[in-house]
Amino acid sequence: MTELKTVQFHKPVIRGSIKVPGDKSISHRAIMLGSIAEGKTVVTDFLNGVDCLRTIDIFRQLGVSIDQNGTDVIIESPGMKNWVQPTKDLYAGNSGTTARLMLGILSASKVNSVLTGDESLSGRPMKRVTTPLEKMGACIEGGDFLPLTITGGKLKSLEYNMPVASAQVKSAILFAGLNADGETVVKESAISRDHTERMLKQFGAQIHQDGSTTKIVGGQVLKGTDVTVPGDISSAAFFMVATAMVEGSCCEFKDVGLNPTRIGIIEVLRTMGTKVEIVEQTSDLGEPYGTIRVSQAPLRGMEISGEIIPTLIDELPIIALLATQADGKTIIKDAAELRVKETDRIAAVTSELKKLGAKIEATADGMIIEGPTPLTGGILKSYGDHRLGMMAAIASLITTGPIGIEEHSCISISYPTFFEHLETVALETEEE
Ligand SMILES: O=C(O)C1=C[C@@H](OP(=O)(O)O)[C@@H](O)[C@H](O)C1
Ligand SMILES: C=C(OP(=O)(O)O)C(=O)O
Repeated sequence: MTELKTVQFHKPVIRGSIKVPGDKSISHRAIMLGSIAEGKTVVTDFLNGVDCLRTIDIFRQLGVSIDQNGTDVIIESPGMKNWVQPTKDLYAGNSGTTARLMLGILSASKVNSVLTGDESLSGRPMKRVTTPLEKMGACIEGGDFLPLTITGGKLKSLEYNMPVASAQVKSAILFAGLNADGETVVKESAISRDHTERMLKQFGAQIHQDGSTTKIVGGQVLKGTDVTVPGDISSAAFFMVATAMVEGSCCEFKDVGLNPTRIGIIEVLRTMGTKVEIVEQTSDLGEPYGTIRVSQAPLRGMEISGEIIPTLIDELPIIALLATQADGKTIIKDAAELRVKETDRIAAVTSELKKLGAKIEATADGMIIEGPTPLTGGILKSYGDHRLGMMAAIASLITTGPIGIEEHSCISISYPTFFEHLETVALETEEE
């Protein structure tokens, strides 16, 4: 039987303050770089979510000592040249970031390995990563999809113009370039998240960023360091949108990552009419972070396209829900990447929101949404996709009836405390 969670609120208002869990992208990279580096790395505010735990498991199999206690992680690594041969397949689960970044790391290592994933990940394209890696001399067998067999070895540098704006592809090449002969150069068509570049610097690497071009010289040995992970703006986005949609709401999000390559959601909320204030901003972690305060105000539709897309790619499902409550048309374009995420997010968001009465149509590379539309209750599929599961739960704050969420447990992939936080900030103003 499919697991089902039912969520219902009676005239809620979103109020208070939350500290969302650590950033998923940065947590993965902290484990990866702490394991590549020699010595001790202490990670604070790590995301204790299923995807990041897969990354930890993989490095343990490579002989890295990783002591994880909730959001505290201590890594003691002999450095990547001393990793041991894994005795079983390396399992990336549902995590595209784990799989794609590991392909770059493993290709340039001394170990031979087989990388596997769950059903969803095994259907996601890997050629975007294996093609440039093979140009560097990587030996990867198996085609476009997991499982892939990687024979680690010496790589040569590469100059690469990326055909898709993807931080996973860029990071895989930079990790491979860190251990290749000569200088590797990656050029992006639109700037994607730069957490790998920032954290490489934190671990002492020389890396040069100039607009959309990044250069790294191979053969650098990294030293362990301490990393504090800021809150994940992609997780905060669910409650930021909830606040923007529910009348009379005002909510604060503490210590959230404010990296310019991730904050497209703030620009979208502001353009649609929501008041968003950044209360503090500090940058002593290698990553800027601060407190965001969101206050509800009337919403209007807008076009979301072009260079902003990589800065809010994972927020588009929840932005689609927001658009159902905005006055006029919202057009989302240039987001065909959504079709190759944990599920086809264009098809999934469209079909699930339609069940609630939304006026939403799928296009080849996005969605067109007409609002404002009152939404009814219903049973929504998550498709095992955490972002779809959370979109369904947030919808329940504005629907006239209850929302049933199928396979809700996938939410623990990126936001294990999601339902606790929902209860904390969603205050009912009416008895059942
Ligand atoms: O590098 C990363 O940590 C990520 C990059 C993005 O994927 P793409 O690189 O495929 O755009 C994003 O969707 C994913 O959630 C995390
Ligand atoms: C696409 C996502 O992650 P990944 O690619 O790591 O599976 C996501 O978190 O929305």
